[in-house]
Amino acid sequence: KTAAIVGCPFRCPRVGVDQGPIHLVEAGLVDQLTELGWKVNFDGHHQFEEVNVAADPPIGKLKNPRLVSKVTEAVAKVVGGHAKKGELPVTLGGDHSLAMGTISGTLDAHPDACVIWIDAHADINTAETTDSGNIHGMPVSFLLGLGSPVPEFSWVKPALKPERLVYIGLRDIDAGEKRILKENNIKAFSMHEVDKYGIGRVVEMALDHVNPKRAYPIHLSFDVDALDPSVAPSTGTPVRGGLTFREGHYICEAIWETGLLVALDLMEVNPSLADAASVQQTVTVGCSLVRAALGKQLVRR
Ligand SMILES: CN[C@](CCCC[B-](O)(O)O)(CCN1CCCCC1)C(=O)O
Ligand SMILES: [Mn+2]
Ligand SMILES: [Mn+2]
Ligand SMILES: [Mn+2]
Repeated sequence: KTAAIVGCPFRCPRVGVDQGPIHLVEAGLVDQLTELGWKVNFDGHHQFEEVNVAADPPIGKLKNPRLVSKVTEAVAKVVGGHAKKGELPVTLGGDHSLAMGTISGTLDAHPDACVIWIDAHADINTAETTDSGNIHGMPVSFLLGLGSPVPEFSWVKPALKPERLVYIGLRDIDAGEKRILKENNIKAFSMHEVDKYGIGRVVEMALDHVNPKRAYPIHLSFDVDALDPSVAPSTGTPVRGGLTFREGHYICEAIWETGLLVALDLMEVNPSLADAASVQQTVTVGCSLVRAALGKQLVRR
């Protein structure tokens, strides 16, 4: 089995190179996965500086729309390419807007895939509902084809169905997003449910919802801000009251245990925001989550 590491050092807002993916690889992720028995392809980090867009003024409230569109479209092609070769793309971010690309790529190769989105946020704002204009708060709406079309993102096919999406870890949702979740009957397990039922039951209910017969491939999109800031401090939009280290790992282990994982995103590791120790902690936790999703903890499957 081959894992393809797709490094995407891309940050938004304050667009620039986000060193998170570079730190994750430098922390030894390639060797760590090799030790797990994976053949690892890593063709270097995708340089986004060369994705130059002359001028990129906001479109409505959307910030850096042309750059984000070009970068995410490139990521869709890369992830889809790896998936079609039967490899497991492990995308390291970098901004969660990148999931527009990774999930488009996955759905191109696995049209029946379901998406398990681990995040403090729903990332489902449309161009109309966003208050920040930061596209990392919007990827899911594009993937579902919600809201009025934005021409710059016409490449994004609405290939994701609401019943194939489930959230775990939500605790900071905008008013517009609450409406969208309700109107589209999207299943979401917030931190309230995690407390109420425990992570084991929540993962089981989440899988029963999107993958009742365990027949669909799974794309796991893990935003490290789903974890409590005490566990993963170096991230762009931290929110208190998050998942513990073990709850985060349990999710990854349980999804690996299904044998259905076809793609993983490890997003929003942003080392420019904290002191060295906090950065190191966040990077270490990120690498550990990737190992857990790729089979480390389990004695056998
Ligand atoms: C909740 N929505 C936010 C955050 C999106 C986080 C993206 B992620 O990838 O890290 O999950 C916040 C919107 N505003 C809420 C009110 C205060 C200012 C931010 C947005 O910018 O849309
Ligand atoms: Mn971000
Ligand atoms: Mn996110
Ligand atoms: Mn988030």
